[in-house]
Amino acid sequence: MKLQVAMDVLTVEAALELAGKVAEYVDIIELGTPLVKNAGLSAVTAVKTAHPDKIVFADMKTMDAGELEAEIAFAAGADLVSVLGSADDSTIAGAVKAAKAHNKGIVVDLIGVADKVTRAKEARALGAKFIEFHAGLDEQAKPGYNLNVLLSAGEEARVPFSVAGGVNLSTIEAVQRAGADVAVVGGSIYSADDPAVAAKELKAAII
Ligand SMILES: O=C(CO)[C@H](O)[C@H](O)COP(=O)(O)O
Repeated sequence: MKLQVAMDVLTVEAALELAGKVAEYVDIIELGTPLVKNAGLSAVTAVKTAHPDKIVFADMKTMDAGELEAEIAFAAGADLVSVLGSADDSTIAGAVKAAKAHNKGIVVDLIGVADKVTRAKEARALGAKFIEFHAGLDEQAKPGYNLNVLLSAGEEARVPFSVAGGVNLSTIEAVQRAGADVAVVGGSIYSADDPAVAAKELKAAII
């Protein structure tokens, strides 16, 4: 299982600083949606230039204009770009077309999708490289939030998948047991007292 750090910071400087601390322990470096919105796609270029050996994920969360939005992110240096599972099939297909042109990949993010198992299979058939079973920051803050719901859905869908939703040191083993290909970790790394130590411990917990 790969480890993906989600950098939900707001500036290129903060992203480069965080990536510099954790890169040796992670496989995928994600530029979070707030970062891409605040700093623009030049942030993707800066991180890919600093870490050319890492898989760089632009969390575009594209909802429309799939081919165009994926194209500009790949052109900026992204290796993976996210499209929302709630988007129209044509949006996902357009993004996949751009990915194929660049020999890169699209990740379909199931945030907010009610029937995640069905949509995961559909998105995979449309050409997504893998599917992100995701509960966003707002959903995580709601009472009763339970990561296990995501893990069960991921297991059931039988597609290549990642899991994002407050994954931490105490849950990463369960993510792996569920068969995830990628564990996505944001807050548990970037909010840690020492992000490098947090990333190192998470990596060590992966068998
Ligand atoms: O995409 C996101 C929010 O929409 C986050 O980056 C993702 O949820 C991972 O962060 P955390 O581990 O803090 O949940």
